[in-house]
Amino acid sequence: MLRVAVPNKGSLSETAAEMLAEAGYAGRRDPRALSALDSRNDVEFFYLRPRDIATYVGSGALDVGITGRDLLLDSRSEAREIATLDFAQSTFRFAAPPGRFAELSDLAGVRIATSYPALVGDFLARNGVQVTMVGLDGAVESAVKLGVADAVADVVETGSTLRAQGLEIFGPVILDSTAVLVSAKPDLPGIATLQRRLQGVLVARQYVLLDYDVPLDHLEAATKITPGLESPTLSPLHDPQWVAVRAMVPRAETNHVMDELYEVGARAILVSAIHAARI
Ligand SMILES: Nc1ncnc2c1ncn2[C@@H]1O[C@H](COP(=O)(O)OP(=O)(O)OP(=O)(O)O)[C@@H](O)[C@H]1O
Ligand SMILES: O=P(O)(O)OC[C@H]1O[C@H](OP(=O)(O)OP(=O)(O)O)[C@H](O)[C@@H]1O
Ligand SMILES: [Mg+2]
Repeated sequence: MLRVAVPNKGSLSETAAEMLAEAGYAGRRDPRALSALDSRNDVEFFYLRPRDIATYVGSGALDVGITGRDLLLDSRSEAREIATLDFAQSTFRFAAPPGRFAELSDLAGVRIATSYPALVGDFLARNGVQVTMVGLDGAVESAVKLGVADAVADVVETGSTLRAQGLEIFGPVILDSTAVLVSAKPDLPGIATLQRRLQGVLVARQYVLLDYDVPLDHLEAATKITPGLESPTLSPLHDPQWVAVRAMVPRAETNHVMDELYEVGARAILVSAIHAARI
C-alpha cells in the first residue's frame, strides 16, 4: 500500500486534489477527513499541513507527497524532489520600501521578516550575509509597515500583495518554486505509477490535439510548425495530393499555431482536448 501525503489547506490543496482525481484516484469525500483509503489503487492518502508534508515524507513515515519546493527546502528534510507538477508557481524574493536596499550585501545587520526562516537563512549563509531573522506565520508583507522588520523575504506570484504594502522587490532571486512530488524512497513500487499518472494529467492539461489536412507540397512546412512530441501522425486522404496530420500542441500556443498552419496552406484545422495521457 503506497502512503501518499496531500496538502489539506492553502494554495496547493485544491489543485493537488483535482490532479489526483483526474489521475484516477479516489480521494476523501468528507473535506475534514484526515485520511482516505483507495483500495482499488492500493493507495492511502493522508491530508496534512503543506508545511509538514516534507517532514513526514523525509522521515519515511509516508512514502511520497505533494508540496512546494520552497516548503521542501525550508523543512531541511531528507525528502527529495522526484517530479515537478507545474502549479503553484512562484518566486521567493526580498522586498523593502523603494530605494531602501539595492543589493544583497545591503542586508547585513538588518531585520528580515519571513515565514521561511531556514530557506532564507541558508540562502544568506551561502552568500555570506548575516541578518536578524524575524519569524512570522504569514501576512509577512505587513511587517515593514508595522515596524517589526526592515525588509521581507516571501512568496511572490503577481507581486500585488507586495505593492499594496508599498514594497518593491530587490536583490537576487532566492528561489523559483513550484508544486513538486517528493519522496525519500523514490524506488518504492507504486511511486512510478503515481508519477506517470500525474505526468499524464499534466500533459492533458498542457497540450491539445491538433488535426488538419495539408497539400503534400506543403507537408514539410506544416510539420515544422507541429513537430509533435515525437513525430506527427500522417494519414492518407482520398485525394492523393493531400494528407491528414495529427500532432500534440502546447495549449497556450494553439491559436498561434493554427494561424501559421493556415498560412502554409493547411485547412480543416481542428482542436480537441486530451482527457488523459500516458506518454
Ligand atoms: N499566491 C501564490 N501563488 C502561487 N503559489 C503560492 C502562492 N501563495 C503560496 N503559494 C505556494 O503555496 C505553498 C504554500 O502553501 P500554503 O498552504 O502555506 O499556502 P498558503 O496559501 O500560503 O496557505 P496559508 O493560508 O496557510 O498561508 C508554497 O509552495 C508557496 O510557494
Ligand atoms: O504576489 P501575489 O500574487 O500577491 O501572491 C503572493 C502572496 O500570496 C501568498 O499569501 P497568502 O494569501 O497565502 O497569505 P500568507 O502570507 O498569510 O501566507 C504569499 O504568502 C504572498 O503573500
Ligand atoms: Mg500563505
